[in-house]
Amino acid sequence: MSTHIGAKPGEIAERVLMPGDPLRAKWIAETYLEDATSYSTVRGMLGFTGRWNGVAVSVQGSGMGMPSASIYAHELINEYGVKTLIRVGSCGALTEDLQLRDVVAAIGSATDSNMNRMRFDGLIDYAPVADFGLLRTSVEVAERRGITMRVGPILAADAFYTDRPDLYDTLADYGVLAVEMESAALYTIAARFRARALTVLTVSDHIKTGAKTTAQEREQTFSQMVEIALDTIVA
Ligand SMILES: O=P(O)(O)O[C@H]1O[C@H](CO)[C@@H](O)[C@H]1O
Ligand SMILES: O=c1cc[nH]c(=O)[nH]1
Repeated sequence: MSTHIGAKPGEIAERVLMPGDPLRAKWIAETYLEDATSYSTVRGMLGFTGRWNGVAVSVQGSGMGMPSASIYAHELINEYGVKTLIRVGSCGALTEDLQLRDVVAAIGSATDSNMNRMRFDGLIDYAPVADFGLLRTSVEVAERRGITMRVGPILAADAFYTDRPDLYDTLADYGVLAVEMESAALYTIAARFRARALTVLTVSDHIKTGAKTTAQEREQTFSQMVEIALDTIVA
């Protein structure tokens, strides 16, 4: 057991899907994985291991925001030997040409989080980026499955409810596609500890139009993103 994950050694696969929502983790395990078993219920942050196309895959909830996701990424890599992590999350679209339920892969992650400013003593604006091999594979998988997936930069924000929506417009002017709350920390921690990471998202909200999906849809219906992530992580 690590501090926040109740798995015994060997119970977590080297390949892990990481949704923020622990109930999305349960849905993914029950819907997609063969012989899925639960390895952790600590803090209700559910984790499961099963097989996809015969390859061992785990699914671990990470909670919302970079402090929470950092804990799970750190313990998965450093205490359970996880090598590959793909976040499967929801996001708010910043650009007009994205629609609800579109799938986005994050090539890089801008952030307003202070975590990396502390890491680099405020002297470097570190650029958290996806693992190139995983990103390339995910693009190939999406094409093979006939799923349109946008690839581009996103924002990892500390706040879901922002007081500065004007900054979203500025970021969109610079090509930033969407906002979520974990990718910058995931990419940074994976780089630090020599693991590979990718973030694949489904548009659950549209920041410009106000369109949104329900909580049930966010938990149990973002299947294209999950299928891309599963095929990518076992490739
Ligand atoms: O749906 P998940 O994966 O939790 O991701 C997004 O949803 C949460 C906010 O509603 C944040 O965690 C954000 O990153
Ligand atoms: O961080 C997030 C996630 C989903 N939708 C948003 O608007 N923001």
